[in-house]
Amino acid sequence: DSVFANIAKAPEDPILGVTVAYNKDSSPIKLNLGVGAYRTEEGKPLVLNVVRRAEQLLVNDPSRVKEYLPITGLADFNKLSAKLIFGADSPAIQENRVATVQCLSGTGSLRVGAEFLAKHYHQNSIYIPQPTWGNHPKVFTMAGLSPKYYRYYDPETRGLNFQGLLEDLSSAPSGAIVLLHACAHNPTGVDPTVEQWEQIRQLIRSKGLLPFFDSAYQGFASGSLDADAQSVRIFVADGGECLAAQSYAKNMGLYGERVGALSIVCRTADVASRVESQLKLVIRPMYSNPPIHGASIVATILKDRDMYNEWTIELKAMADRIISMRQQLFDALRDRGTPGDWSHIIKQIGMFTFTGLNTEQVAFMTKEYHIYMTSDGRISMAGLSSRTVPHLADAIHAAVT
Ligand SMILES: Cc1[nH+]cc(COP(=O)(O)O)c(CN[C@@H](CCC(=O)O)C(=O)O)c1O
Repeated sequence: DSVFANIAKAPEDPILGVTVAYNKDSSPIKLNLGVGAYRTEEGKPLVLNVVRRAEQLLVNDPSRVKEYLPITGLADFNKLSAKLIFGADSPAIQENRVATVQCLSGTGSLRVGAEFLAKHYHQNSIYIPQPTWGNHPKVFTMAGLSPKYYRYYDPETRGLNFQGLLEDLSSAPSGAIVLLHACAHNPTGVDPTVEQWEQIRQLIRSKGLLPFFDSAYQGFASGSLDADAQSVRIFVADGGECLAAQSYAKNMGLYGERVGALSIVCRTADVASRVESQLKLVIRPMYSNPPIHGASIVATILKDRDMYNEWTIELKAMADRIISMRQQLFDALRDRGTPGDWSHIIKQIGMFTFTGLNTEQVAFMTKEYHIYMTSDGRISMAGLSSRTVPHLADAIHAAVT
């Protein structure tokens, strides 16, 4: 019989598996609020106009070829990505202290960074928020790091457990790695305030912890690319080291192009160049070099003033639509007199609302109302439209009364 006869059937992914279940449902009123992917008011995926314009330029450019990229990826893309997150005036960039490599979107950037740290960094504990994106612990474990949790979300207040966060990071061993969501925390939608970020920075620097930022939603939380990068920039401004993983999946709608970058901010240009040389040894045996198309789209947009401005306008429109969905859902529950305090729906930011609904209530909403969402009660606001808000509000109302 087959050499794979005793392979066990693996469970579906807690997030991506929701779409699998949604696709199997034939109900005309089904609603997919699982995967964090933007949908328009008509419920359709969105390809940004500026992305289509960039693709047209690329297609019509006779000089474009399909040669291998270097192991580190498209050089223009790397420089422009570092500028986007650290700021055009970043001293770290001006002093050549940043090693940036193009990776396979956010996940690939996190994985390459984790593999690099497992091989070259003296500590393999990585402190991740409780809760966090479901794939984080798996990415870090597979890379050889050992995930630990730090308190982050307070179910009582549905806000940040700031004291718990400070206590857990204070008791972490000095030198431990700390994963930080740059903005729009997934799944809670709860971010530290500017003042709290400064306290986190002081604690991390005083204990010599190593910050590893995951920036998957820059521009999506507030609609401003600069505002959403402030947490990263206060760390870089103090001259210390940090890692930052970037994704263009959401803010440029390039989900399936798998476009991202890992940057490692070092103390000197010499260290940065040695770090980059070692990153190449991680990447080469993993996937050798990254895909050319998505990175070319991003570079085309970021290097052109008009296209960059058009992108910021489309990005703000996406962020604003999500914010209006928050208000409409909150109003719909208030109009129904749904029991409970639902103000967290309009306080939280980014793509997701952490509703506080438990697994039984989620299962009920899927069974009776064909609402698809992750079992931890997270809903992707981007999957909602004015047309479908009443259906979701009916489902939540029924689930809690
Ligand atoms: C915090 C975070 N970090 C990294 C990623 C990776 O994204 P990518 O650039 O595509 O590799 C995601 C996507 N998470 C949403 C998309 C689906 C997924 O889980 O993946 C989500 O949580 O729905 C995140 O939410």
